[in-house]
Amino acid sequence: SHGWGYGANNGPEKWGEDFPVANGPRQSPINIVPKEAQYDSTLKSLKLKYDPSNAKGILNNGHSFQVDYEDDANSSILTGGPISGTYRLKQFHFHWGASNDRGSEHTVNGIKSPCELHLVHWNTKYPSFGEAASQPDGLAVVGVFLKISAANPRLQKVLDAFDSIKTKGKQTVFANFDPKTLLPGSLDFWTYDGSLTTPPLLESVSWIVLKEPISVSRTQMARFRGLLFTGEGEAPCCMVDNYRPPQPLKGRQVRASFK
Ligand SMILES: CCN[C@H]1CN(CCOCC)S(=O)(=O)c2sc(S(N)(=O)=O)cc21
Ligand SMILES: [Zn+2]
Repeated sequence: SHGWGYGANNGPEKWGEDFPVANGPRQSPINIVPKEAQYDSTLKSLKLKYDPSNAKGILNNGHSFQVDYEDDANSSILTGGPISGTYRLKQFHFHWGASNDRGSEHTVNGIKSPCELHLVHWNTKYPSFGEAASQPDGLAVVGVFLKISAANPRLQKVLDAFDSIKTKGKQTVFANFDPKTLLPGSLDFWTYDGSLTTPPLLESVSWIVLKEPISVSRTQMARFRGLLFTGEGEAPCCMVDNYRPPQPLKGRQVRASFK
């Protein structure tokens, strides 16, 4: 059987066939309408404490690429914001388009960004990531929009690893990287209850989407598009448009940490 992907035959419109939760009540991403978001003064400020030495490796998983972190201690953690307790960083990855007019998963007033960064954290009240991933309060993902501007030097180390992970399944060591360097100056955020944006689409994510984007240049975006969905020796298929479109809000409230 063909696995899920982003093509005409296995893309987001087909995921519900194998993953019926695709049509559930708290699916992600969503379109964020700032004027309809409710300012919540009880939201705490986001606290991200990352240890660069926890970085392990960078992997082309055939859907995106991800940088994986050691998560067997509370050394790279997310606290505050809408969540209670301590969530550990597991990995970060991106979604992007074939051209700069699309690529992000969340949209703001219907506007797509060319790329979106996701930092995935799991709730340490559960014994493992896998256990947390199936719980309604199991995961917290910080989303950051990338917009076309000057080249972002903070992306350089990630881009320089692409030659080693061009095809599906390839991975290489990726040591000493602080994901905090990928965050914008302001940690103002929107937050809502949602899901993984890829199969298994589990409804276990507290989404924390930062209002301020970080920059990426056209040239840097072109390098993302040089990665392949396909494995070595297969007919090459460029890794582009690996984003799920916005899903129905179904009555959910989006809260804002800022006025
Ligand atoms: C390509 C597979 N992507 C998945 C892989 N993981 C889920 C694995 O669940 C197994 C129990 S994950 O928790 O790392 C994760 S987070 C996001 S997203 N785009 O919503 O931030 C997608 C995914
Ligand atoms: Zn993602």
